[in-house]
Amino acid sequence: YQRFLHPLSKVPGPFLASITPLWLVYHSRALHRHRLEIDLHKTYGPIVRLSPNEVSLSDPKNIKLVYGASSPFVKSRWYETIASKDPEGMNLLGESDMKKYHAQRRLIGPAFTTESVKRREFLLDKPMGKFVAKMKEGGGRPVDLVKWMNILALDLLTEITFAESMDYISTGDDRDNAKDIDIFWQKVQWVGLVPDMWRGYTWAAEKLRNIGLPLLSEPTTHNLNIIKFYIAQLTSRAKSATTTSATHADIASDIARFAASHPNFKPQWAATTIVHIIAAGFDTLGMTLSACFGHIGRSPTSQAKLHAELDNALKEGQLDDAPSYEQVANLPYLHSCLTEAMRLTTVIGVSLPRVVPGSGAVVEGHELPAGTVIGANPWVVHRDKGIYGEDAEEFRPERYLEASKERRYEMDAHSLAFGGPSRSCPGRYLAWVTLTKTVAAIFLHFEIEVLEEAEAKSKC
Ligand code: HEM
Repeated sequence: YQRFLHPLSKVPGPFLASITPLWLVYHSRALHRHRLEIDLHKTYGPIVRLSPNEVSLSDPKNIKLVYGASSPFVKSRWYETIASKDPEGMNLLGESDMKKYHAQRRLIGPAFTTESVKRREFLLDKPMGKFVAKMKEGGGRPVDLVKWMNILALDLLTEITFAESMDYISTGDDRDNAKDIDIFWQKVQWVGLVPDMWRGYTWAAEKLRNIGLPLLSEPTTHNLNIIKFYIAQLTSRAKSATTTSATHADIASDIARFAASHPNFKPQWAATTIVHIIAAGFDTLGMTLSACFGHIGRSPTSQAKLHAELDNALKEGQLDDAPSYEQVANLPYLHSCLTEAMRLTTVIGVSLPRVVPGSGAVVEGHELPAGTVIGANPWVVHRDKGIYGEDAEEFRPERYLEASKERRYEMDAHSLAFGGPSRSCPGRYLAWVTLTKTVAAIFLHFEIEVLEEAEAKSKC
């Protein structure tokens, strides 16, 4: 039935994909969906059947339909594993009820606006300064960039949240946070493809736990070492009313103020919002920083142009040693480098799955019934030659500077680097300010040479 009679039977794709979701589970576990989906679209065209009930799209023109600001395509059951089990709970990433989602997002949104990030931006300078000093201590010896970018991301995010951090930079040891969050996201990536099997699994896990046999593990961020620090901070804040100008500016204080002033802000939402910052922000920021340094480090021409732009601004007295966001906000080459790195190495390496709504949809000439899971993989869309040019596979920041206004608009409008408009990343501005300041500060002090490349793994 799945192969010959199913409504998706005419959608092209590999044979195994049409008969079992386990085919996609296998590839998701192998963490290479970003490469797999690029190859599938090269072989089968703009629409590919990824699983009996799931299709992937490659043409950027479909972005608006599936991810547009008022698109009725909601998140699929793939997100169920990370959705809150408490009906009164909050988990923006996993929430599929859009009414609940908008209400919750409105409540925490003010903590992440442009103005509020600018107000607390100074908190990033301490970890940044420590990081530069630590790298200088190394005297130019090779470092593991991926490891250090995760450490830097953790200290930066924790500092801006609590005006304090675990100071992993000093020890150079992240206490397994990066390893543990990788395990968490890897599991989420495949478990969400088989939601009914997952329900059976969690049922069995609970029964086994109840008789003292915790044999099955569930994806959770609770084991992260950094979460213990977060919980300790939240607990001590709840007990003490003392604030300093730094703690007054941090994210935790803002959230506490919203909680106190909005009667519909449930007490448990404060902790969840804060935990979101690490769960959704830490490895995304770490990986994006690694991608920026990796791409620029491998391109001597780009690195020379970036150094020239920064040196020039320094000579003109427009930059401090630890630049503020305002000082680097208008450096065009720096911005193009970041945008280009995020285009080619997007943190999300899987199709962002949504559900075809009530009336069904006709896409790429195929009638897709309501309930079909549909999505586009940023790694595929971001390599579209019609939008990004014939050299779309190459790292070439100049493409944004050379583009006409209309072409530049097209490039930006089709970017999924921070998700689609209907569910875009609420931490986007915080992430962008942090990335811009960090990349500028590091290139002001160092030249980077890539000695050995780490292979990208598909993440979700
Ligand atoms: C460079 C860093 C970051 C990148 C590249 C990034 C990227 C993304 C992307 C692509 C999505 C959409 C996921 C989807 O549709 O399933 C997303 C959603 C989200 N991000 Fe970020 N993110 C970053 C940093 C952060 C930070 C610092 C926070 C913390 C506040 C954060 C919080 C979230 C949340 C809560 C969502 C869910 C929103 C929703 O489902 O509507 N992210 N992010």
